[in-house]
Amino acid sequence: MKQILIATKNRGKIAEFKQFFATVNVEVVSLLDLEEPVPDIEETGQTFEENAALKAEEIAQMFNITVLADDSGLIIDALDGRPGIYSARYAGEPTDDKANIRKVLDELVEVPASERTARFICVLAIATPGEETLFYKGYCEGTIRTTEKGENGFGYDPIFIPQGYNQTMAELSPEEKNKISHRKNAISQLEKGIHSR
Ligand SMILES: O=P(O)(O)OP(=O)(O)OP(=O)(O)OC[C@H]1O[C@@H](n2cnc3c(O)ncnc32)[C@H](O)[C@@H]1O
Ligand SMILES: [Mg+2]
Repeated sequence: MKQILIATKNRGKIAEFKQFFATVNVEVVSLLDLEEPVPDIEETGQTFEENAALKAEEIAQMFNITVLADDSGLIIDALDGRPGIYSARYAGEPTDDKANIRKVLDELVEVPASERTARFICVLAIATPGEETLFYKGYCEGTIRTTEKGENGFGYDPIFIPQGYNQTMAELSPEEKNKISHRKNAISQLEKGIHSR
């Protein structure tokens, strides 16, 4: 079976990539599967593209193979696009999903329902040593609830209601999320060979 190394330590992402790639018979290997632990890669970029490239290129160089990386996050209009590239560490480090959610909800207390629009973004970077890195981008539009709901998924899923739904992303089954998510939409671009940069 073919394998793809994904430069992530996020268990939520890994579970989703495993589902996507199972349909094309590709086995997903992540940084959590390696015998030698890989140090955390500093995400010093100013854009999702830069951070995705940093992760993909560093691991590709390290193992001299093609590597996929995912840099993603939540963009909230009423917060001028925050948490954005800082989504993982919005409430500080180490990453704490619950604290991140609390911070976002606190910042939005006064914001009325009609102004709680947001979108998830996922930028995938594919790096191969000696070749130009390719990028694929996907979005998922929605709104931010005032309280958490649902147990599935990860990150900001319990407060994000995808457009056209009345449940949060965390109330959807993994299969349902994987049909509409930003990550799914980025993978579709990858499958179609439509790179964004
Ligand atoms: O860098 P890696 O190791 O891949 O893992 P990470 O969790 O640090 O990942 P990012 O740097 O891309 O930060 C993305 C954050 O955005 C949020 N996020 C991304 N995709 C999400 C999704 O599908 N559902 C909910 N939250 C998501 C979540 O809080 C992530 O921690
Ligand atoms: Mg990260």
